[in-house]
Amino acid sequence: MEGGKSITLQQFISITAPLIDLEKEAEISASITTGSSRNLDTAQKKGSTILNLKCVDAQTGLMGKTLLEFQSTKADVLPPHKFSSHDVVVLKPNKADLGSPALGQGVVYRLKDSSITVAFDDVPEDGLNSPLRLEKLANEVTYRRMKDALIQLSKGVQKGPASDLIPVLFGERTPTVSKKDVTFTPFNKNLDHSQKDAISKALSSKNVFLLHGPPGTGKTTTVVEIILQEVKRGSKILACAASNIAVDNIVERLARHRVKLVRLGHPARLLPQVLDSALDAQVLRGDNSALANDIRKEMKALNGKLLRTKDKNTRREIQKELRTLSKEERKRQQLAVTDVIKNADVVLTTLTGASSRKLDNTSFDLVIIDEAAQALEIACWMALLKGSRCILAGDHLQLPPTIQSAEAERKGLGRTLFERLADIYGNEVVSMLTVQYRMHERIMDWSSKELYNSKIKAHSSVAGHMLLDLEDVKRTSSTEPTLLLIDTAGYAVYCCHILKVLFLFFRNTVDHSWRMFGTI
Ligand SMILES: Nc1ncnc2c1ncn2[C@@H]1O[C@H](COP(=O)(O)OP(=O)(O)OP(=O)(O)O)[C@@H](O)[C@H]1O
Repeated sequence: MEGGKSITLQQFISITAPLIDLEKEAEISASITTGSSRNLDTAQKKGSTILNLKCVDAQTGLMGKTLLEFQSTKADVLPPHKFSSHDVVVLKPNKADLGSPALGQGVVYRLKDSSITVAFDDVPEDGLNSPLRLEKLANEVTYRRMKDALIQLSKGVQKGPASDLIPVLFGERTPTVSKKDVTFTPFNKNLDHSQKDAISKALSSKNVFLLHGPPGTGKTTTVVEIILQEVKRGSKILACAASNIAVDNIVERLARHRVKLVRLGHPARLLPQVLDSALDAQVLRGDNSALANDIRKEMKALNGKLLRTKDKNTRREIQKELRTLSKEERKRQQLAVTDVIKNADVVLTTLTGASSRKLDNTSFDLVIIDEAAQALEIACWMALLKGSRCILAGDHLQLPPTIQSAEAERKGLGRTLFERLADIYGNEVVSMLTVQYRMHERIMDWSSKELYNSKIKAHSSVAGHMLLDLEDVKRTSSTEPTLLLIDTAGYAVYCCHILKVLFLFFRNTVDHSWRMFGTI
């Protein structure tokens, strides 16, 4: 970031605020129905609106959400568009003006060539039998929350859970570690030496620790062990990552242990296998939620009575009772959420989710951020402001976060907190994992030499493993070599196209068994 590595808190705030605006503008102009796309056809060509839809299926699922499936009225496949799973969208009558009110707002749950399924909180009351359109909304909430985090950060030096952490993360106070040696009995009996060493250092750290995990070295495995050890010590932990998939990855691995955890986030954005840990699922199982349900039933009956009653005084009485019940129902619902969060030892959410109002009055002993080297620093602060200690896991030598605005990127929005802290404190707070469990050593050698001072070793289980060792793989000229280098000079556009197709395919599929692919 402009201002060098030892940036002050005040410099960070004044530099970051306008960069957030630049990034927000870039995202909006790249995808959304505003400004330049004043008519519907332009909006559809831009991919931010899908016109001429019909509702072909309605189902209840995902903890009471309504899943509506839409198909085109004009063709067997949807027109080209820029919608992806997890996008926030609004449903409108097909021909309604661009600024007209929506029938409903929801989250894209499933995308196929022929249909799009959206999860709505409430079923739109009417209009579903006429032609419809979907509009993609800009992700303005994230930017608003980033701005809020900046405001809080400027106040937070004096008070708040992170008041002692902030000076350390801006180089004004040196990090401290426990004077006693920390020993622990691992839950995972397979941990290697570098993982155990990193965990000891993480447990000893009093303010900040950076877990540097090159590809396949078990960064998430180590994060999970740290969480388990911290829970054993009695800590309340907020575990986050920039992406939903990275958060779910931790939830999946933690759920195998007896840990009281809750996953915050819209159910349409979570992997099916973690839905049981979702806040909404746990709230539905709670006593307060059952009471809120009873109150809703009572309100429904009263509303029916209100419709039938002509007498003014009786109507007034019913309306008064309805107001009291509605207040009580809201209170019960909030209590149900608070109960679940209070009882959890580990709360897991995306960085944006960490600044949700549901966590307003909750503070944590430890904030852990996975994939921290792929997250904007200001996004990390949304979580960090909630705790007095932090552990960041990532690899600043791999790709930085994606920035849409070239100007914001040039001015340093993409410089991560992980990298900044590694620069300020170096080995004082960093521990690198050095055994990798993913690839043949010849594939690993290049990156190990170029990026990691040849410190990475391949574990014996993978050092010599080849495609040919897999069941059903035949010996051919392309399966025999370990590493095949193809000169793509002059084929950049072609390669980008293949990557784009692969990316869209993997991003839109709900069969998440196919959710990872790699390129070098
Ligand atoms: N000590 C270990 N012994 C055996 N296998 C391990 C060990 N640590 C990690 N693994 C395995 O290595 C693989 C990579 O682990 P993990 O996903 O934790 O790594 P990562 O560094 O987070 O990966 P990525 O490169 O995707 O960031 C997993 O299959 C995991 O089970």
